[in-house]
Amino acid sequence: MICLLAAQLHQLDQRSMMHGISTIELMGNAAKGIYEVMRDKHLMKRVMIICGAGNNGGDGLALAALYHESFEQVRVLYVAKQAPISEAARYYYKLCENQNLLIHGGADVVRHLQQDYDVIIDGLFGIGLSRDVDEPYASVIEAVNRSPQTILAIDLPSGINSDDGKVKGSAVKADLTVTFVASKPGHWLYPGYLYSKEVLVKEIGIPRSWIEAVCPALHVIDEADLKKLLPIRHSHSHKGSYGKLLGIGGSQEMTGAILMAGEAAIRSGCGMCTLAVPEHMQPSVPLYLPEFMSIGLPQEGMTISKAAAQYLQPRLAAYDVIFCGCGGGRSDSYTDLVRIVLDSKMACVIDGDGIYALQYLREELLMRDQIVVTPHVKEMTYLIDQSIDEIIEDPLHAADCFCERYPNAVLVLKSERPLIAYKQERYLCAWGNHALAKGGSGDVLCGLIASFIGQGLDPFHAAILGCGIHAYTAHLIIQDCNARSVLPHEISAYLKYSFTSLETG
Ligand SMILES: NC(=O)C1=CN([C@@H]2O[C@H](COP(=O)(O)OP(=O)(O)OC[C@H]3O[C@@H](n4cnc5c(N)ncnc54)[C@H](OP(=O)(O)O)[C@@H]3O)[C@@H](O)[C@H]2O)[C@@H](O)CC1
Ligand SMILES: Nc1ncnc2c1ncn2[C@@H]1O[C@H](COP(=O)(O)OP(=O)(O)O)[C@@H](O)[C@H]1O
Ligand SMILES: [K+]
Repeated sequence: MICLLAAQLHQLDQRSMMHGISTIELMGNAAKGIYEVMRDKHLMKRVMIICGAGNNGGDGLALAALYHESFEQVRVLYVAKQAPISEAARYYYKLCENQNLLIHGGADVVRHLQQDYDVIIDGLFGIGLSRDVDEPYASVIEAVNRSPQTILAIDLPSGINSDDGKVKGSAVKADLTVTFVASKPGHWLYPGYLYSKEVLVKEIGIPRSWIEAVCPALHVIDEADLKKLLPIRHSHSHKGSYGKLLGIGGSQEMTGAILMAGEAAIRSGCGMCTLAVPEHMQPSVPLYLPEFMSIGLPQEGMTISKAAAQYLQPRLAAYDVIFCGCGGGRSDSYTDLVRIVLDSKMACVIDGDGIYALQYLREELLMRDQIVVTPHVKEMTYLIDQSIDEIIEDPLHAADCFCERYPNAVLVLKSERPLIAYKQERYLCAWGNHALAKGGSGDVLCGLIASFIGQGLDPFHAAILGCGIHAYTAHLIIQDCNARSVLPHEISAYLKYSFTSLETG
């Protein structure tokens, strides 16, 4: 699903006008879209529509003017200091006035919200929000948020910035958002997604080819993407057809990470998986899963030694994909292992401690393609010159910085809304939930991405599919068990249901 910026939507609006599609017509279609959603959701009840002076309010006025007879009751609360700004909104305002549907919100606007309504429709501000919300709008928004009714936002919850999801002063907390043409980044980024909840996109008569010609600011991964990317399995195939993977990691303190990553790789369809671990860990590898093969890396005491890189280097060429970082530990010896992986030019996924090592290997990373790097926000600070707060504040900007600096690498910036970035393209995954907020979830993700590269996807599409399947599985698993209790390796065990759902759904 694509997301467009406010400026891109305004351009489409302009182009429509130049081709004789009037804003009155587009607004009428927007109203039809809202009406259809309300009918399908059984919301044809007593409805209060709050309208501002812009075209967002115009959509609300059009809904009242065109469809009021279908509802039990409709009232429009017009909250603005001036008459509607556009000719189209004025047109529907007049119709509402003629049909006695209008209430003018003055100082007592909040009182009207305390009347008996079943649904409140928020048409105060949409993509035209240009500054922080102040009075009287802030009080209206607070009153809406206090009310127990179902709240449906037109286009965007008022107060949410369309392009980045930030709250401009205060914002409506909607139960449902009906948006037009395409969704907006603000529906999906933090904190906008908490305010938008369910987002439904409606066509309003702008030709599809015009919309497809616009370069989207962001894609939100949907089921169709996963189905399209899922590697095909052939009957005329063998284990070598689906990728030979090598995982390099594990340490005395973190034995499990590399095992969980390997399990995710095998359970998502890779052909063979070998784990290179410190010698002392090698016996535990087949005990975890007998399907694993293993390499014991030379160690000194209980950690890998300087000799490990030399020992592994000539063996790398036997594999198709390497994943590393998972529980590898932070040492010069491990940095050497990451260095030989980068030097090998082989397809690879670098996670966790591997990313810690990358801060000493920035020049080598610059030279690399066929690589996916999967930092969480703290690890992202090892790769670009931004603080954790700056990265959280504007993850899209952080992703832009990464892609400028490392032009051929794929980034997976992990958070509750992971962002996948490669060159100009940005994808976001919105299915995940707090079942994944547990040490080990990132290792599962790393194994998934490596597995999909092994099965023939390029690193960028493997990252999209890996993040998508990871979060989609977390979404399915909490329908069967409580999110608190889900273990990361259980995500791997549950993959079979996700794949079946995608293959048969
Ligand atoms: N192609 C499409 O997608 C179509 C989209 N459509 C709909 O149009 C909507 C966009 O309409 P829009 O451009 O008129 O902007 P909108 O959001 O109504 O707000 C602008 C008004 O708010 C004001 N204002 C801003 N910030 C403020 C603040 N903090 N506090 C107070 N006031 C503030 C601003 O005032 P100004 O900044 O000019 O002083 C102006 O008066 C879009 O979301 C969708 O619902 C369809 O109808 C047709 C096709
Ligand atoms: N609240 C959440 N909602 C959705 N996804 C989450 C949430 N918390 C964590 N995740 C996902 O779980 C994974 C955590 O990875 P990471 O932080 O590297 O942990 P670890 O390395 O300990 O496994 C990431 O893929 C992240 O996107
Ligand atoms: K709105």
